[in-house]
Amino acid sequence: MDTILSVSGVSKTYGSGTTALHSVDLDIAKGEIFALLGPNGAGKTTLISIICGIVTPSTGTVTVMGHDAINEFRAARRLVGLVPQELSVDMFETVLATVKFSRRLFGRSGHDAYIEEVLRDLSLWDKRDARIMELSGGMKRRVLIAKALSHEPDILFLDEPTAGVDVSLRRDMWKLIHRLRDKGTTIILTTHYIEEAEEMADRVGVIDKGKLILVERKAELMKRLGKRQMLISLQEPMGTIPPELEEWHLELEDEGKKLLYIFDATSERTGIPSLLRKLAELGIGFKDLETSKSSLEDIFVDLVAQGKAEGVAA
Ligand SMILES: Nc1ncnc2c1ncn2[C@@H]1O[C@H](COP(=O)(O)OP(=O)(O)OP(=O)(O)O)[C@@H](O)[C@H]1O
Repeated sequence: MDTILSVSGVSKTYGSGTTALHSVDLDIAKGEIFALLGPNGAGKTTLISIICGIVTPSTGTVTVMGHDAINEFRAARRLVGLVPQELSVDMFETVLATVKFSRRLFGRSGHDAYIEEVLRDLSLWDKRDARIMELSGGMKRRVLIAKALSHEPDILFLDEPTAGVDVSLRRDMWKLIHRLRDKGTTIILTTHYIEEAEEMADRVGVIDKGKLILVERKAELMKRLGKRQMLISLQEPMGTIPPELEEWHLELEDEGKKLLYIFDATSERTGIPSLLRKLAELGIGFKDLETSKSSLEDIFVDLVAQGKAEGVAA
């Protein structure tokens, strides 16, 4: 892996006593889209803020293309663009002036052709002379991205890029992020939306209560943990599950009209043929069988529940 960013043993305890991160290790590969997934308060923003040098870690190190994020703050920070959750711009300023100002903050000036390219990519070029206050919510978000890209960073962080955004705008944002990656930018995004990670990411990290409980390629994650479910629609509703069916750990759904069987599609024995034989033996008729794949959401819920059971909680 061609590592562009390395986080090693990073912990953070705020002055209030809250420990937001517990010894996080993470390497990001050049050119990947990495989604950091976690519930509210899991520590996502804290981790991003540490990487961007906004928050100082209590322990551990962060290096961006070999530059230490604390000791070589300027060199490291220059390589990173941050799109924050909240709008942080002067509402009376124009789009073009806002983006140019951000570029100058990083000691870069000129290169108007680059700024024009960024604004065109974000469909903001026609709005370059509009004041921020005149823009729609979606456009304002794109201005935040333009600002973050203004100094030509190698890595772009997006903190909840689509929070509170409607479905079509969310899809536009996904397309845009893919285009940025195709141009060579490494993308790290935080999200609550499993759908977003599922749609976009090459790799997914799951963070819960300050611990990175899993980092894995999305495809492998879904294969490894992907369970399938089979829903059996019964001819006659069932009050309770007969003890003869105990070994399949079935659940009754839809007021006893359906039986739910969760199985591992990757295992040699799914248990389906024997279950169907047993149903026939017991004279339990069914009208329909439906199988479906579990989503990343099911996996995530399982993982967080598992973490709790194993005492991952701080
Ligand atoms: N400046 C701060 N001072 C004290 N505690 C903080 C500070 N910032 C965050 N925290 C605490 O650290 C924990 C992690 O917060 P963080 O904002 O990193 O989580 P998050 O995963 O980004 O959450 P969300 O998805 O809600 O944005 C929380 O318990 C939060 O209350």
